Amino acid sequence: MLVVHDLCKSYQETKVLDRIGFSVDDGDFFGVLGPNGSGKSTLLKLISGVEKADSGQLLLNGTPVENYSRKQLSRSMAVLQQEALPVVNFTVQEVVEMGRYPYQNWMGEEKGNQGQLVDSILHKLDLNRLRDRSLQELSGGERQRVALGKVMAQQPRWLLLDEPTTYLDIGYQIQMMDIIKAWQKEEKLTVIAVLHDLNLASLYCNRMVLMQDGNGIRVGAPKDIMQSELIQRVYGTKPIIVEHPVHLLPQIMLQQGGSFVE
Ligand SMILES: Nc1ncnc2c1ncn2[C@@H]1O[C@H](COP(=O)(O)OP(=O)(O)OP(=O)(O)O)[C@@H](O)[C@H]1O
Repeated sequence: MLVVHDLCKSYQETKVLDRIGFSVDDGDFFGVLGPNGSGKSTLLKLISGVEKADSGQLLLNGTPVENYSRKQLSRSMAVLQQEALPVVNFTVQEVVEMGRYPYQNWMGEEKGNQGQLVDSILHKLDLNRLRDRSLQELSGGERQRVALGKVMAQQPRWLLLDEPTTYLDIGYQIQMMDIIKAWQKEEKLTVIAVLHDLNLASLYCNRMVLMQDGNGIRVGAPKDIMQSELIQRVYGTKPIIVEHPVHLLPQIMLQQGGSFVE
């Protein structure tokens, strides 16, 4: 379980996180939503231990995140960013193998058979035919799948996603989210995902926090967050909320001229 309690973070004079608090249960697919600049990525940086909070608490299974060593954290937590991989001259297989780094000794050796794990990941992500290709010869969508393969090889308990579908077309977006959801179920992972697409968040997250100016102004299930007045207050545009005919979850429809609707 992750407990975020009264967390504050400022850069210079600007308060970016202002006493935000919520908790994430084991096995949650937890969404972090909010407009540009509301503090989502900063929150993720604090949770992953990349940056330190000014005050407040971040407890991972009852222990403050800062008490975990880098290696401990990278064994239990993986982060997938928007543009997760630079275009470098490594092959797909080599990059996925890099996910094993937290398990290797200083000679780069590891007990057990990592080859089997890497094979199964390449197969699961349909990357087998690309395994010897350089990252430089892949499309953005393919590179994003390789990045996911690398974090899968890390075998984390916690997966932090920062806008993982931003540069993907709708087909790849759903494929990416479906693979993550299936992996989450199979391995009982806990996922915390920053998502701009509220409809995608509603389909995949069981709980979410809606952020505004560094505050978590509401925490709840999709039906608690996807409310027209609330969305208008936070994003400045009034959407129409409808029920998804298949999944029976709230979906938003944007309106032309929606920023003028009272
Ligand atoms: N290293 C930094 N130094 C100074 N200000 C920063 C730094 N990182 C973030 N900020 C500021 O903190 C605020 C929150 O940024 P953050 O990236 O967390 O927002 P976000 O909700 O993820 O935004 P977006 O949706 O646009 O990615 C912004 O105003 C940003 O300019």
